[in-house]
Amino acid sequence: MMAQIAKIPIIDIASDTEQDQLKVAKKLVEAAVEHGFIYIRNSGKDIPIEAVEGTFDLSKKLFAAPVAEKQACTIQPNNRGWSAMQYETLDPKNQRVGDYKEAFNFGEFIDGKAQQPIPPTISEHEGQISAFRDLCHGVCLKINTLLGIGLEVNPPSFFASAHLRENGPSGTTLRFLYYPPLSDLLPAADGDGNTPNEDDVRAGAHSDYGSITMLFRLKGQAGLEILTRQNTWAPVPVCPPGTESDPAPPILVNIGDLLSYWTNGLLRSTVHRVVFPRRGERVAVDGETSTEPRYSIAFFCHPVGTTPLLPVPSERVRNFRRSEDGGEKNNPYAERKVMTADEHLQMRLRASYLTLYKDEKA
Ligand SMILES: O=C(O)CCC(=O)C(=O)O
Ligand SMILES: [Fe+2]
Repeated sequence: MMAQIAKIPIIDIASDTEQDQLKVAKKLVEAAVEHGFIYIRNSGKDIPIEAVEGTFDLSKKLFAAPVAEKQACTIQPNNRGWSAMQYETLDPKNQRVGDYKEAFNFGEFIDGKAQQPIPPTISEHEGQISAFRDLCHGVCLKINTLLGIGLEVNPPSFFASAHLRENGPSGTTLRFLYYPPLSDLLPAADGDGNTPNEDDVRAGAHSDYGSITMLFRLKGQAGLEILTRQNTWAPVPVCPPGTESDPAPPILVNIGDLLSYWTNGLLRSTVHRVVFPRRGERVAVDGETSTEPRYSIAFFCHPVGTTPLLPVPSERVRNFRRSEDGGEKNNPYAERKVMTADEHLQMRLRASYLTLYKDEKA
């Protein structure tokens, strides 16, 4: 059966008139409520196309670096560094083995300098990575501002202010991701035992841990799926109809758990995953394949770590009854006791890195 492609609204946030801003803000909120995923058109105005391309080039270089270089930057309990193939398990309840991916997390930079070890292969470019992170941060503030306006939060700058760097450190992370092709994982002559089977995934089903995520993908590289309200998996095309002639694929933005907490579950933190091509199945999206290596870049926005996750001052949020929506099934975390943004992040990281925190006290 042909899987239904996800119907995700496409929004252009580049306009600067105030009237348009309110309209865009309302559209953004509706998309966040209905889908939890939004395509943000990328005309190159907010994030230059060359900046995206240059960052993908660095990502490819980084993952191709000698493994000893990456190992020397192994991920630490502060969530920075290199996560090796199958080290992370995003859906531990349902996965037999870890995610078939490698990842590299960049925390904050100070004056263009990383505050963590960087593989020598790319270290001369750390200023470029820092600049890309700043560009993403700018868009993150813009989207959070629009969400505050659209939800009529009092004051509307509520979400954006919570993300200002001058207000304190946060879990914000720029992440490079690499998913090897299936052909690299087929049994070696001596059988190394880590060949994926039919149910294994490139990234297990999960919702994101922060406020919003901005995802950059490359044309032609399939694999991302979202769980729809009908509980079916729907592929998310890199270039949805209408954006084919844009200079770059749209930035895929999704609502994470924190905005769901902040809004009583009104904004939807949608579950998603990355899959291998299924044997014998036709391509889900025209022009896309998942047999090749796949690269993506995610920018996970987190508010200042001490931010309490309480419903925000907004009439619409106050009036929202989660039970009417069934939203709690989609995001079980929105139900728990009040915690801070940092406590929430720690809880999620401990669940998906099965060994990283084993020597630390809970
Ligand atoms: O690589 C992708 O397309 C999605 C990755 C993802 O969902 C994540 O890292 O949270
Ligand atoms: Fe994700």
